[in-house]
Amino acid sequence: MAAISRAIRACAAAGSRRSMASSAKEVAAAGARAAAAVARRGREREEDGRRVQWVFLGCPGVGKGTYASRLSQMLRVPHIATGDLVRDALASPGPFSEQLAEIVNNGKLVSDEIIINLLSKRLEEGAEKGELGFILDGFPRTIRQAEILEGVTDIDLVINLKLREEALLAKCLGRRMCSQCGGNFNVASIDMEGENGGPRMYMPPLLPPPQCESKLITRPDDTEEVVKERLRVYHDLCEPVEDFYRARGKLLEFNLPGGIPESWPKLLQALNLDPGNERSAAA
Ligand SMILES: Nc1ncnc2c1ncn2[C@@H]1O[C@H](COP(=O)(O)OP(=O)(O)O)[C@@H](O)[C@H]1O
Repeated sequence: MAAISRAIRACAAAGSRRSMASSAKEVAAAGARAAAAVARRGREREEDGRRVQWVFLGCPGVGKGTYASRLSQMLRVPHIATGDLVRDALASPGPFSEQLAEIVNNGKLVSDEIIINLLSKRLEEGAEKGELGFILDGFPRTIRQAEILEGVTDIDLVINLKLREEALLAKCLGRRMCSQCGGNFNVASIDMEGENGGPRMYMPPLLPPPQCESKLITRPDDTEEVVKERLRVYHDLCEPVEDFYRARGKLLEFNLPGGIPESWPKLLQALNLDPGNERSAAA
């Protein structure tokens, strides 16, 4: 991991660029192939001591953090969310955090250089603690970030979570965090007619326990105006990253069918993961 973080910094400095091919066809088949290959490689890696190196993509509010964090516990790898690294940097007062706040609170992306520095530092700290593998959440978000990552390490699988846009906005606006325990909750109750005759989508709220109720805070970038800007930025800058990995046969598209109880077992199935592993991880 230390080698990866050093290489990420070096590549970023060199400003590496490579061309990108995209193919919109056979998405489902490619996703299934990617998942099968991952299951096979996963078994080989466990034997040689290397754990998964996965990436989560998806619009703001889709639930990347929720599913990435559950999978990281199950697969015994760190869940590294670049949004969390940015929020940690924002929490230390000074000119750097003021500059970051201006960008983040307007729904823009921070520069590739800044994010790569934050990520490299996090990977170095992990290497010192002996961490193996990772699930990245919120990185890469630009083609340049994807190229830099590709230049320094192998990504096994990229999971692209998808949800209808109305649900994304409602989920971002309903997001709450407990300022004391750091727990994440969502007060939105989503119940939408199915699209094109499809099934109804129901996502119940994830309410806080009574001791957290009076300590809930909302992210300053979760206002309607800023969420709409973040969605626009996602479509412009981050969607090409989906094409980047699709062209490499690494993208697994997953349409969330509803809330966590409904979606989690289906995600495990799509990933060829045995729910029994979750129980043994929890134990
Ligand atoms: N890989 C990245 N590149 C640039 N900016 C990033 C990256 N990851 C996080 N950020 C910044 O941190 C903010 C919060 O990120 P995150 O918590 O992942 O938000 P979201 O809920 O929009 O997925 C982003 O809006 C962006 O300003």
